[in-house]
Amino acid sequence: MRAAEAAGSFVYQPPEGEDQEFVDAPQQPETTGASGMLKEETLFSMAASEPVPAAASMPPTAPLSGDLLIPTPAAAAPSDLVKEDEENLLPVKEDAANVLTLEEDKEIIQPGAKGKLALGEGAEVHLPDEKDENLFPVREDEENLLPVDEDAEIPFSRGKEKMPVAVEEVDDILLPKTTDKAPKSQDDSVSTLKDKEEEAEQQQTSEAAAVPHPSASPPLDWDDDGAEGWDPEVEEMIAGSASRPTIDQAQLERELELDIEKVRIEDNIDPNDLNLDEEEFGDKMTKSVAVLGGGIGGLAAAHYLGRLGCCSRVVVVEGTHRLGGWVSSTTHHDQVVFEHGPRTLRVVGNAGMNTLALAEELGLADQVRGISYGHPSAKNRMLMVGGKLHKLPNSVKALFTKSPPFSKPLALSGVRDLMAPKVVNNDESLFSFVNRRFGHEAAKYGIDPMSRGIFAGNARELSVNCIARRLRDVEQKHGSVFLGMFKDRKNAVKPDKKLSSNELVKRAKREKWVVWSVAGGLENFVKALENNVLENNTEIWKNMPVKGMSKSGGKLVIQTEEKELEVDNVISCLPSNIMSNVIQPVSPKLSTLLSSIPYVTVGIVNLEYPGQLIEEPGFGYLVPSSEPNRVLGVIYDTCTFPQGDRTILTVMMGGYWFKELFGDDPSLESLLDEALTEVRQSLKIKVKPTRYHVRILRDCIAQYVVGHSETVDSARKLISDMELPLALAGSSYDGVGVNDVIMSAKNAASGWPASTWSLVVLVAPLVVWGAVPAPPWVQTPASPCHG
Ligand SMILES: C=Cc1c2[nH]c(c1C)Cc1[nH]c(c(CCC(=O)O)c1C)Cc1[nH]c(c(C)c1CCC(=O)O)Cc1[nH]c(c(C)c1C=C)C2
Repeated sequence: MRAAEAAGSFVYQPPEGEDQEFVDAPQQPETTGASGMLKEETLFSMAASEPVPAAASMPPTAPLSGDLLIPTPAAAAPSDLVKEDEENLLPVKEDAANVLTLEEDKEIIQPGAKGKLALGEGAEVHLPDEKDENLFPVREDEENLLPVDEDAEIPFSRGKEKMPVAVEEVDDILLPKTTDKAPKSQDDSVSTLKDKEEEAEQQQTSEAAAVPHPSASPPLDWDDDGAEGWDPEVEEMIAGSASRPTIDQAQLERELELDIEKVRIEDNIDPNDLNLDEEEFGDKMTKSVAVLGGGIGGLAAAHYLGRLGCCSRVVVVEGTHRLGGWVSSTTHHDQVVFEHGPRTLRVVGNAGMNTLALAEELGLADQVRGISYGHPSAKNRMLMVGGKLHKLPNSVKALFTKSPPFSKPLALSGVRDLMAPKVVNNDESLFSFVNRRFGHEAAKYGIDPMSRGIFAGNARELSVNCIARRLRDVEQKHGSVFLGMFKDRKNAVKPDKKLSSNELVKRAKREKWVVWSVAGGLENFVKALENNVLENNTEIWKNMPVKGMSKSGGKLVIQTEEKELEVDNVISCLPSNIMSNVIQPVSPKLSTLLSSIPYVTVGIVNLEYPGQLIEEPGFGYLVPSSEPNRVLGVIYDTCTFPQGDRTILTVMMGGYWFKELFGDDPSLESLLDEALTEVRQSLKIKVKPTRYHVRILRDCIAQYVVGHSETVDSARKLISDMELPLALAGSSYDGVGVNDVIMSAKNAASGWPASTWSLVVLVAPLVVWGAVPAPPWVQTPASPCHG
C-alpha cells in the first residue's frame, strides 16, 4: 500500500441535464488503466480529425471530467470545493487508526455544488455552476484567450469567475507526516538565500562539503557491491523456462566464494538468480509470504514469487481499493490519456532490460510503444533559464561549442575534472561533488535540474554516494572521474546475457529505444501485472491497510483492521515512512531508521489544449532551482506520444520546495493557477485548456539524502541481526525509478540479499537525463539509446 492509496477516490456526476454545458463532458465514464485500454492507434496515433467533443454534443447524463480533492481527516482538504460545507463530504467511516474508508457505490447529493457524487475509480469530479458554460469552449474565439498582461487577473483565478476545477488530492492519510523542507529562514527571500548559497558554492572548488552521516560506516567497496555467483540452471529456473533444478549447494557456494569477480565480469551474472540453493529453495516451497503494498513493487514481488513457484501462499496486502501506487493513468471518454505519475520507462541497463522482459512475459509486447534515440523527445531536453528555453547539447560536437545557458563549452568541464584534486570523504551532496569536479555551471544547470526531474529533489542534499556511487568511487580510486571511468571500465556492470536475448529487448535495441510506455497508459502495465499475479493464485487483499506487525516464534504476524495474517516471510514494499509505523512494535530501532528517510510532495497538473501548440518539440523542460519560476518542469506529453490534434502538457511542481512555495495545504485551484501562469509565460500558450487534472502526490518520492546508503544498510543489517524474516524493497531503498523498484522487488523475491549494488542503476538515469550525451564509458551494448 502506498501512502496515497489510502485516500480513496470518487467521481462526481452532475444531475441530468446540466452537464451538457461542459465541453469536456465525456460520453462515457472515464476509466483508468486496463479497463480503458486503447487500441494501438488510439493513444499513439489518434486520428487528427478526431474532435474534442463540443458542448452541444454532450449527452445530458455524461459525467464530467476532472478530479477533486478527497477530504480526509488526516490531510485537511486544500480546496474550497470540498471544504465549503460539511454536506459536501463523502460518507466515510473513520476507523480506529485514522484510515478513511469510503462507502462504495453510494451516490450522494452535493447541495453546495449542485450535483451528486458517486464513488468510482479514477477520482474524478467536476463541480459545475451557472458560469460553466463559458468555460473551455473548443472553438477559438476571443474568450478563449488569457490576458496577455501578466498583472491582469486570469479568468481562472479563484473568487473571480468560478471555474469547474477538476482537481484531486492524493494524500497520505495513514501517516500525515510532512517532510517537505521549510525555507531555512522565513525572513529570507528565496533569491537571497540562493545568492548566498551560490556565492559559497562558487568559492568551493577543491573543498568537498562532505557531510558524514551519524551512522556512517566506511564506504563499501564497489567490487563487493553485488556480484556473486551464477548458475545457468538457477537462471533458467527464475526465468520460468525450466523445472526445478537440482543444485549442489556446496559446489555453488564454492563457486560463489572462489570466483566472484571472474564470474561477474565474464559471465554477466544475474544477481537475482542467487540464493536459490536447494535447501533454501526446498524450504521456500512450504513457506507463506506476505507482500506489503500493492504498488508496482509489491505486484512485481508477487509476480516473481509466483514465477519461482516456491511458496505455499502469497498474499499482497494493499491499503486502498486500487493497485499500482503512483503509477496512475486516466483514460477519458474520448480515449485521451493523462498520466499522473511515471509515464515512461528507461531501456538502459539491466534494470531497464528486466522491465522490458517482464512486459513481454505479461503479454504486453504488442502494447509497448518505444521512443527511439532520434525522436525529438529523446534528443531535445531543455532548460528554462532567464525566461528562455535552452536546448541541452545532444551531440559530441555540441560539447565543444558554447551553448547557453553554459558560458563555456561543456568539454571544459571534463578538462577541469582531470585537474581537480581528489577529496577523500564518505559521502557528500550531488551538487557539491559535481561543483568541485566539473564546475559550478555543471552543478547549477546539470545536476541541479536533473535532481529535480528525477527526485523532485534538491541536489544540495541528495547523496552522491548513493545516487552516483560509481562516479564517486572512481574519483576516490583514481583521482578523476573521467580518467577513473576509463581505467575502471572493465568493472562496469555488464549487460545480463539472458535479458539481452529477450525478444522485446532485442527489438528495443534494434529500434534504438530510449524510453517506452504502454498503449493506454502505464497503468495498463499494472493491470497486466495484477492479472498475472491473480492467475498465479496469489491473493490480493485490497482496502486492508497494515496497522502493525508482531513476531510469533520465527514467523511474523501482519495486523490489519479486519484480520491478522501469520506468515513465514514478509516482503515490505511499503514506503519507508509507513513501514516505520508498521515495524515499531517489532523493532523501535528499525522504525527510527526508516522514519529518517525524508519524502517530498509533488503537485501534478495535466493540461490539454486543442491543436499543436509546442513550437520546439522535445521531452519538455526542467527549471533549475536558481530560476524564479515556481515549477520544477513541464513535460510535453503529446510530443512523446501524440494523441490526435491536441497538446497535452504536465506541469510538475513542488517537490523539495513544495511547502516553501505553496504552504502545507494549497488549494488545488491555486496549483492550477500556478501551472497556467507557467505555461502562459514560458510557452506563450494563452488559450484555455479544454481539460485539466490537478493532483497532489503527498510524500511520493523518497529523498536519498547524504547518508542514505548507510541508513539502508543499517536497516538491513538490523533485520539480519534480529533474524527477522523480512525484506525491504521498493523505491525507498534501491532507486526511485519504476525499473529500480521492479528490480528491488525481484531481488527480494529471489531471496538475494539486497544491497547498495542495485543503486548503481541510478547512474543510468543521470546519463539519460544528462546535460551531456552519455560518455563512451557508459555506452554498453545494452544501451540502445547510445548506439
Ligand atoms: C511524480 C513525478 C516524478 C518525478 N520524478 C519521478 C517521478 C515519478 C521519478 C523519475 N523521473 C525520471 C526518473 C529517471 C528515469 C527512470 O528511472 O525512469 C525517475 C526515477 C525521469 C523523468 N522525469 C520526467 C520524465 C518524463 C522522466 C522519464 C523520461 C526520461 O528520462 O526521458 C519528468 C519529471 N519528473 C519529475 C519532474 C519534476 C519532472 C519534470 C519535468 C518528478
